Amino acid sequence: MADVLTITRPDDWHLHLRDGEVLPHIVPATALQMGRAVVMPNLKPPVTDVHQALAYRERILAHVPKGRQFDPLMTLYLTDNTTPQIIAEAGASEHVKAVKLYPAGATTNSDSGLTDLGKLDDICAALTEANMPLLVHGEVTHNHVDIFDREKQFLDDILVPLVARHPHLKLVVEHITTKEATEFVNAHGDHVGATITVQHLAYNRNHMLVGGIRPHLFCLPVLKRNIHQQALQDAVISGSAKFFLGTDSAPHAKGAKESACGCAGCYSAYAAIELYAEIFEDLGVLDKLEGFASFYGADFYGLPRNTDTITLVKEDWQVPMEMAFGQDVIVPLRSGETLRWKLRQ
Ligand SMILES: NC(=O)N[C@@H](CC(=O)O)C(=O)O
Ligand SMILES: [Zn+2]
Ligand SMILES: [Zn+2]
Repeated sequence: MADVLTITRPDDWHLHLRDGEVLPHIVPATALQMGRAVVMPNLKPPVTDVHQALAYRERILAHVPKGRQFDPLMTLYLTDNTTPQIIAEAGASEHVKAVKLYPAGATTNSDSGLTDLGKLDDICAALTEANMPLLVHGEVTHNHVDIFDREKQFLDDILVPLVARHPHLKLVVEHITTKEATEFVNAHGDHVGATITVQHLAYNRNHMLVGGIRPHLFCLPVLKRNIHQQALQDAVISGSAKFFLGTDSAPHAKGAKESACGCAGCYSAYAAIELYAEIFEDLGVLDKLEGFASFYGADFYGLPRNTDTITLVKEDWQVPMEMAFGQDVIVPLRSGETLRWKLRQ
C-alpha cells in the first residue's frame, strides 16, 4: 500500500469558521489544507447581504497564514426578509457563491431562518436566474416529527416538490445522513448534489450513545442507524460526482458541548483531509478520494479545479485532547486518538 498520496488540493464545500477571537485558531487549519471553502453564514447576527458577506470575508482573510492562497466562498443566510433583489446582487458579486436555507429552529443559530417555506419559490426563481446554488439544512422542525425522521420528511415534504417546481435550480443537500437522501440525490440530474461529512461516514448513532453519551459526536442532522451510515459509504464508494466533501466542521467550546444542553457540531477541520483519507482507505477506495475531495464540488459549482497539489504521508500522529478556541478550548473529533495520515506541510 502506498505510503505517500499526492492529490489535487481539496476544497471544503461546507464549513463553519465562526467569527471574532476564535478566527485566528480556526481559519489557519482549513487554509493550510483547502484551496477554498464554502463558509456558512450562521453567525450571530447572520450574514444576510453581500455587504456583510464581504466584510466577514475580510475578517477571515486576515487570519490566512502567509504564503497560502485561500479563497473563502461566501454564502448568504436566507431569512424571511431575503428578496430576489438581494439574490441578484449576490449573483453579481465575485465572492458570494450560494444561499443557505435553514428552516427556523433546525440547528445552531437558525432562529433567523425561514419560517414560511412558501416564500421559497421567488427565491428559487432568482437563484436559477443567477445560476447560484441553494444549500439546504434539510430537516423539518415540527415537534411531532421524531428527530431521526426529520431529514427524510424534509425530502418528501419540501425538496421533492421544490425540485419539481424548479427543475433547473442547483441544489446541494448539505451534510446528508440517510439512505433516503442518497436516493433523492441519485434520482435527480446533475444539478442536485450533496455534501458528506467525516462524522456521518465514520459513525452511526451507536457510537454516540452506547456505553455512555458522547457529546462530541452530537451534530445535526444527528447520526443515524448503521444502515444509513452504510448508504453514505456506498455513495462515496460509487465514485458518483454528485457527492463531495463538506466537513460541516462546526466548533463549539468544550463547555458548551459537555453540558446539560450540549450544542450540536463536530470539529474536524484541523485534519479534514487526513480524516477522510483514513475512511476512504478503510473502505478500500483511496483512489476515489481525489474526485470527492478535489474535483466534484468545483465541477458542481462551475468553478475551476485547483491546480496545485497536497501530499499526505503515512505517519501515525496523536490528536491533541484539546485545542485553543479564543479564550476557550475545543475538543476535536477523535481527540487523543491516533491518525494514520499526515499532511506534509
Ligand atoms: N452541524 C451542526 O451540528 N452544527 C452547525 C450548524 C449546522 O450545520 O447545522 C453549527 O453551526 O454548529
Ligand atoms: Zn446544518
Ligand atoms: Zn453546517
